[in-house]
Amino acid sequence: MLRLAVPNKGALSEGAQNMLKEAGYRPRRDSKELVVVDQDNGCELFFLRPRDIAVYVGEGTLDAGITGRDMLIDSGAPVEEIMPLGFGGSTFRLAARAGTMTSVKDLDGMRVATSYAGLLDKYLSDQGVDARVIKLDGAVETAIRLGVADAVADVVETGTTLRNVGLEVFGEPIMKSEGVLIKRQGAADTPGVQQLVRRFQGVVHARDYVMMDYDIRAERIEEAIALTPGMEGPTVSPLHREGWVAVRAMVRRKGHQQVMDQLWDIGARAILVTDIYACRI
Ligand SMILES: Nc1ncnc2c1ncn2[C@@H]1O[C@H](COP(=O)(O)OP(=O)(O)OP(=O)(O)O)[C@@H](O)[C@H]1O
Ligand SMILES: O=P(O)(O)OC[C@H]1O[C@H](OP(=O)(O)OP(=O)(O)O)[C@H](O)[C@@H]1O
Ligand SMILES: [Mg+2]
Repeated sequence: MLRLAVPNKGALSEGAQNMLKEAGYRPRRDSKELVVVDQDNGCELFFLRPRDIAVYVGEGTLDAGITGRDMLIDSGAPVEEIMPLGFGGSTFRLAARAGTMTSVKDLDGMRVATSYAGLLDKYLSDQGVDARVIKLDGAVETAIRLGVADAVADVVETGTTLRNVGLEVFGEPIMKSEGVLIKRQGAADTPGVQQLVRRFQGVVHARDYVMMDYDIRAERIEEAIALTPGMEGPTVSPLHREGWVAVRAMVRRKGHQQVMDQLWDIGARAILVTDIYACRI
């Protein structure tokens, strides 16, 4: 039976649950349910604090888990990323009072507050900067105002939280993060994990792609295929109209309107775009 760790609350929780639901696993009934046994899919879902997930998976008590890439690195646990999941995107950045700092080197001898001390320590030592890391549990932005720190290192999504307290990011982003599927370092994928990965890849593809159908004159087919090459090559079928063919191909959702414009310009007609409900490529 597959044993999977899922964030029980916070920024990754909804995205993880939507992904599992779309992949056909049993959703939890309410936010207090801590373990879901899904007999039909041969798996047990353990709802845990996102920060603890890498620790559990690293100990080998669970086969896989969903967490943030930043949390994975911060934990220092012996885990590795299996695949990115395409939700919960954020950057991890340094910030200080507007106009006071411009580069990570400005942190030498300063105090930096964060709830990602493992991640920040590693970054500062890679950069050869000697700063004092103040470990806090959350709401780290306030630490500057209260005189506990000179700068902060925190998750930035929209930047609203920083703006609201008069802080500004500086230096290069420390890392880009998103929700990821993880397993213990070097562990072989069990059949349950392999099935989960195939299902998750199906969900990612179904979200990233649309299905495009259109009709075109047979002599323009090579130009059309160049615009919609599909995954393995588009399906081209005869049309009950002399000199015309019907084409069906998966197309990236992002930019699909431009592809439709280009197809129209080379004479394609009856261009239809539909969502993909589920797929296994
Ligand atoms: N707007 C956001 N705010 C915070 N984390 C975000 C955001 N968007 C994505 N994330 C990601 O979510 C994860 C943090 O999750 P969460 O906020 O639940 O953790 P936490 O801050 O330690 O917990 P809590 O806020 O419940 O104390 C990180 O991987 C982070 O990159
Ligand atoms: O760039 P933004 O869109 O404003 O989002 C980033 C903010 O959200 C998170 O805080 P969270 O709500 O998780 O509270 P916490 O700091 O107590 O964890 C994070 O720590 C930042 O403060
Ligand atoms: Mg948080």
